[in-house]
Amino acid sequence: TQSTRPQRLLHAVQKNATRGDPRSVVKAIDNFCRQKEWAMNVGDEKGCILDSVVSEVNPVTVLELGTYCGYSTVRIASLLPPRAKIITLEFNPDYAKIARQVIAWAGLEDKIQVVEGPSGEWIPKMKEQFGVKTFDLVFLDHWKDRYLPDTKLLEDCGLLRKGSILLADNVICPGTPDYLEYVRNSPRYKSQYFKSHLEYTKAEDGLEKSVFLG
Ligand SMILES: Oc1cc(-c2ccc(F)cc2)cc2nccnc12
Ligand SMILES: [Mg+2]
Repeated sequence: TQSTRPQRLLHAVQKNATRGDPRSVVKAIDNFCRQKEWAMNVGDEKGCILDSVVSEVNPVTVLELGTYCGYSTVRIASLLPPRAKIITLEFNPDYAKIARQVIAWAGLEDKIQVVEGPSGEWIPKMKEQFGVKTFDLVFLDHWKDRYLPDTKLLEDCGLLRKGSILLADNVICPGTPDYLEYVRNSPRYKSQYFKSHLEYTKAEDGLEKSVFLG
């Protein structure tokens, strides 16, 4: 039976990356996506912006919405301080299965919890299920029409605190106009756009960084 793109991406990691070396896993995926097949990872260019935001925030609790194959999960987790944790939500079970193996190859299982299911159902359960109080950093990289409702849900569930950072991928391509309008016009956020390109292409895209003001 025909393999899937995530399966081929995983095989490229297992073939080209060193076990326990997260940066080699990131490199192997970027090479695969540049030389073999495009895939919807945040990629190396936007990934550098992600790295700088993570390093600046130095988060202890991170929420990622949209795991896919775990590229950004590994990228973020490799920069976290020792006790810090990242919870990553993935709706698609096939993606989650691949992501767990990519994360294991990177040796980052202890810092990462992959949770399968709809973000809209899991966000209200974060406190009771995972003992989370608030998130220091949220990386939004899932379905574009979920960015705004999930942000409002995070607010309503008290999962954001003064200074929590939201970092959103794909605000230009595919685009999240309702989310952008909200975080750029709401008095509860201070927003900043980081212009970049759609992963592995010349098309414009960017990341929106928004600080929750409480
Ligand atoms: O980074 C991304 C890119 C794209 C995407 C797909 C097809 C195109 F033509 C352009 C862009 C979709 C995404 N879905 C979820 C999370 N991240 C995504
Ligand atoms: Mg994306």
